[in-house]
Amino acid sequence: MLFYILLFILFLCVLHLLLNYNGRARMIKKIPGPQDDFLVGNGLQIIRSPVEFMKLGREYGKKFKGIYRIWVWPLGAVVVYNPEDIELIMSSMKYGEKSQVYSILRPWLQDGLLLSKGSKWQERRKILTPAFHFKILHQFCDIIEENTQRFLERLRETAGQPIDVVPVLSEYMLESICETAMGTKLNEDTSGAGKSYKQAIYDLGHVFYERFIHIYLYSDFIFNLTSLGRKQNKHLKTVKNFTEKVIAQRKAYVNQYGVNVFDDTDENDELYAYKKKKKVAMLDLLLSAEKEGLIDKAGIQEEVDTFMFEGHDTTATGLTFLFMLLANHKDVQDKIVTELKGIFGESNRWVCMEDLPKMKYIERCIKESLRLYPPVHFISRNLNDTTVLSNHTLPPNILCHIPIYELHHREDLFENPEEFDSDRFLPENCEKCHPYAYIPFSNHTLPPNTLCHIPIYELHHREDLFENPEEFDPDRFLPENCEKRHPYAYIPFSAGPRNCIGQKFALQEMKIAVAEVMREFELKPVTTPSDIQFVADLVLRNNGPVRVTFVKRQQ
Ligand code: HEM
Repeated sequence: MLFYILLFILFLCVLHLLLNYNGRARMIKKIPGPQDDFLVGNGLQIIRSPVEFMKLGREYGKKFKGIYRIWVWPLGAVVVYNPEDIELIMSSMKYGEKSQVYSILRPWLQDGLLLSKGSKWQERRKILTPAFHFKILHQFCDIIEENTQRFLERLRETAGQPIDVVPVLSEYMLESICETAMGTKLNEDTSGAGKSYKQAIYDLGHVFYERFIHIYLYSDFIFNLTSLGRKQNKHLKTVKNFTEKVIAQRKAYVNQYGVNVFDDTDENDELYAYKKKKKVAMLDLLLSAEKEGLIDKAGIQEEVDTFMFEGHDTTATGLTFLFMLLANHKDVQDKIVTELKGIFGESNRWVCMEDLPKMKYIERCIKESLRLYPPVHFISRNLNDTTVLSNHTLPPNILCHIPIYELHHREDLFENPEEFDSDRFLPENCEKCHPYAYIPFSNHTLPPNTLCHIPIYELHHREDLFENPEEFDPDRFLPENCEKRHPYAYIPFSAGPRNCIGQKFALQEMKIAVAEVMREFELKPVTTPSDIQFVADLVLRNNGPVRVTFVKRQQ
């Protein structure tokens, strides 16, 4: 018996060595990271509730300096929040491919713009880019305003009482994306399909999270056998039914009234598709591409699913945290009101496109809020080649040696540098130390197919990049303050060729929302930043309501 026990222990030890000390693991483990457990590496450490998972991310983000690794056989992941490394990864299409964790979204978003790669992504991005051209956004202004007026109506009904802004903003933004991008008026829909759609997306978020942390569920075969797989299918049905209906409605409209996107064609004009009198929705572009044979029915569905999700949950989250911050900063509200008085005087006309560039302070508030609470708080790429990540940006073709030994022995950085003194690394002593004075792990070489996670939240909260990072200070985004910042230190919309296609549209919606709300209401705090407890999801969410009181201003 003892023999078999010993044999089994030996077997486990050999397995441990094979799983956790193979060439690939050894390469990745040169990067600092959490302590590994026997056999499972860091696998058990990440299995925790969605709230605890977010706390762990914060803990690691503070503990490690700009880069750490997670090892769970066979997946090696590196978590990167050094602007220089992010620039290397994001600035070209070399690392444009999304990582394996996005495959969890594939049953829903299929090969839409967010997930696709290579020539398919390029073709689709080309078809869809004109949908966000300035002239189209100009046309969208009135639609966004009409929706904003309906949103204000809802606020008037509850004025003076604390309300949870999460569901109302979600509804407002869903109506907005449906009408602008899809040409469908959701508020006229009485079937409740919009409500079921939002609930299904929320429920899907939970399913995706469970799958994300349980690596054995990455296999479709195993996942489909579980109750979680069945739940996913149920929610997906609701979501797909809704988007199918949106497509069918717009198709019927186009067939009846005709939206000729190829009227008055000028082949050299990238906007030729829009030279016509009727407003054109993004969906019309897809429908006309279908006629040209550039996309099929399934292709349209995957893009509509992608844009419906990306186009409403992100902006709704952005506005949720922004209104919470404004409610807690009366001084900032006063400055916004002064800016709005300068633009509108005593007039209560609607916001128009020409007003938006004048809203400079509001823009700084939005940017600062997206720094503190980036709606897309985490993105991930596949490093498809051996990659060296370093903490330093270098001009091309210059050899740059970093003598770490010399650095660690500098008298001005380490008192009596030749002395062995482990107390140097007491937290209180480390605090005074420059974050790059001690870099024993710089220049990490990573094997191909390493997952590369970019925790945007952690990046935006780095003390060395943003002074007093937890403070809400819109003036960080004054041009003179931005100049000093690394271009990849602030990336709420990602960066490089695979950045957010809808960012201008998102800013337009958010500016109109803030301007109209602040002209009519004063915001009083209920939920404060210290009440916020994040919960792991596709977008940044609080674990509970986010309450604000909207009080009518005296005219
Ligand atoms: C505050 C609002 C928004 C934020 C913070 C945001 C953020 C982002 C980020 C970080 C990415 C990169 C995702 C990744 O690499 O995995 C992204 C991609 C994308 N976003 Fe947004 N987004 C916002 C609003 C919108 C809107 C309004 C739309 C559509 C109308 C949109 C459509 C997309 C699409 C289609 C992609 C994929 C682009 C590609 O890979 O080519 N987003 N967004």
